[in-house]
Amino acid sequence: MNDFSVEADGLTKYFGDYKAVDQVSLAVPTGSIYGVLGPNGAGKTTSLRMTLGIIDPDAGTSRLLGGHKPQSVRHRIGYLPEERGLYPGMKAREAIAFMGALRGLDWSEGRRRAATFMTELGLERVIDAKIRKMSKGMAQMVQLIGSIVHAPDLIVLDEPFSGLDPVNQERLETLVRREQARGATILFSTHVMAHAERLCDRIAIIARSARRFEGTVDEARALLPMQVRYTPRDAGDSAAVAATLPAGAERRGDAWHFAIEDDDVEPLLARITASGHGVTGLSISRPALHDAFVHIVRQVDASFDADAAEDAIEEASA
Ligand SMILES: Nc1ncnc2c1ncn2[C@@H]1O[C@H](COP(=O)(O)OP(=O)(O)OP(=O)(O)O)[C@@H](O)[C@H]1O
Repeated sequence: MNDFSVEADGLTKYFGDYKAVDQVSLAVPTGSIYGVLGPNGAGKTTSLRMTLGIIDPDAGTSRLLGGHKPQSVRHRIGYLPEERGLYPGMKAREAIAFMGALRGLDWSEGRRRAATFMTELGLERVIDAKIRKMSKGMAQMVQLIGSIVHAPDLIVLDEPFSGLDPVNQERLETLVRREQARGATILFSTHVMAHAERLCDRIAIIARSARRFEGTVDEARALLPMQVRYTPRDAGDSAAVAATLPAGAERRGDAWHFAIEDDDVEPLLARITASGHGVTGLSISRPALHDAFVHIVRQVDASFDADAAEDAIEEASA
């Protein structure tokens, strides 16, 4: 078995003069859930399409499941594209079996698996409903099941959570975990951090066409200092409390908010205890993936803005 189910190296794509993807590499460990995260327009969809061989890169290569060409392993891949769409006249069960048949799955086996999937996910009441009568979110769930009904080794989902209500989002998380437990590798794109935080073994963050971070969710969160919320029992003398806390501590109501590095947790506790101001509330937590994501994207945006400002100054003085 290959250590990596996806090995994309230096993928680059221009649309006219615009570099939509700039040397993006993705190494997705076999059996993992891997998230490609990025703001709108970052280049996620284009990167996934090049990875799958749907569009040709201007530079770079992609190997899937150890094959030299993505096309050579297409029956072992399940893909939910950004464009959603099923035949509206089909019933859910038929639509799923049809998608499976396109990837080589026997029709009656596809119908059987469709019913099993839908029942397990609590969707049994719409097994025989026509697609045209379904809500958009429900039709998306059917398309999702259709994209994995042939039990692929590699599942690639482009923004699978967008357009789903919270109940269906949870069904999808369950589905992704079950597919991983079956042995599949899952690669999905999203700009909603909560799903990535709960699901992903590793993530890549793409912003302004290039990969800006690669690692585990915890590694991303560790890019930012810990957040502290401290409520003294004796909040009366604000200046005296502030003197025991790190510079920049900010009072909101009765609580003080500030950031500290990992090594400063114990010294902080000692200082608070010694101060005599007491404690009625104290929480020390890592920022969420959302905060790390916003931090990375803002840094990238700021460096682009700085470059643009420099270019403008150069142009003005030329
Ligand atoms: N076929 C195309 N022709 C011209 N420009 C394109 C084409 N496809 C994508 N782009 C541009 O390339 C950039 C990256 O698009 P892409 O769809 O890959 O981003 P994304 O990260 O998936 O965004 P979103 O989350 O909004 O779907 C965008 O600026 C987009 O407008």
